[in-house]
Amino acid sequence: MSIAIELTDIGVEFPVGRDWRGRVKSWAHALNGVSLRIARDRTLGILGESGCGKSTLAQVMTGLLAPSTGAISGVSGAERISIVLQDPNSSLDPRMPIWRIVMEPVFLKQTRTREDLRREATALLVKVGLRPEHIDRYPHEFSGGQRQRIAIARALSSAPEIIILDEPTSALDVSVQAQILNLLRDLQREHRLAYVFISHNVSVIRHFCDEVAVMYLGQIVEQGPSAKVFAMPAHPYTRLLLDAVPKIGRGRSTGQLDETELPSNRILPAGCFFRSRCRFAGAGCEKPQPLRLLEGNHKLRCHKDLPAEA
Ligand SMILES: Nc1ncnc2c1ncn2[C@@H]1O[C@H](COP(=O)(O)OP(=O)(O)OP(=O)(O)O)[C@@H](O)[C@H]1O
Repeated sequence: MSIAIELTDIGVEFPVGRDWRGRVKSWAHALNGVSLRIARDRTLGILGESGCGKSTLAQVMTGLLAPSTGAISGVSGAERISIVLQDPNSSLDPRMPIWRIVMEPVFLKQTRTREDLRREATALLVKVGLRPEHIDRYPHEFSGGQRQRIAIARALSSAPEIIILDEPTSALDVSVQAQILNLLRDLQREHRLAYVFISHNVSVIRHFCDEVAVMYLGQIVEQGPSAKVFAMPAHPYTRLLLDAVPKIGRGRSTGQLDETELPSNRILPAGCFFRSRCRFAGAGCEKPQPLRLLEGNHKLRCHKDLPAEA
């Protein structure tokens, strides 16, 4: 398996507030010891509640943000890693024609003529299911789904190895979501892309990703092949997340997640970060929990073996 990017023990801290001398009052610990490997042709899903550090992780991978600690190896730099964001309305410049938007990532670096760039933009638009005559139109002339196709064409223009998909379908209608996911799958096969799929939508991650990493308070608490993690979630937090998804035929969900319960990341809890919300918390949880390996590349940050249907 060819590894596209590897993150080792990444930490990110943001300064929050300063006193009259300019000294930082406190730090927000957005990522805490995150280690990940992403292979070509594969999709890694990053799942977690708002504020768990998903977007910070994306920024670190694209090189927009330098981590406070840890190391990144493999491909790096904006040319090899592209990003597609949630909201195609705000991510496309309304004053630019489509061909210029699509070629934006390579526009200033190119020695090619304008006609070459327009020809390439046309090929990319056709690849994502739009038509050649669309190149001279403007973003407002397209639907939400079409705009997301334009954003995907733009992400492809630098011939990346990795595309980070940050909630790429959350702003779209359900029927359009499926079309965009199918398009992404086809493009992955054709270009041997590695995807990092960031979402808090459990069912999209479950159906689209080969692997999943579940994040809580800037830490990976469970990671492994999607089929395994979703069939046998081992961390109490993963179980809570999955329980919060309404299940057809099983009435209302039982484990509604209340984001207000998320502890502050300014003063990290001692021991297991999830302890304050965990109904299984007890002896041993006051110690920091390392990620331990279960069967089949399934990793868990909890010292307990929960009963299967707890
Ligand atoms: N520039 C910043 N300054 C201070 N704190 C920040 C900054 N950027 C992010 N944070 C904090 O880091 C944590 C992680 O933020 P991040 O945006 O990565 O979460 P997220 O999981 O992507 O959330 P969402 O799903 O809402 O986008 C949050 O507590 C956030 O408040």
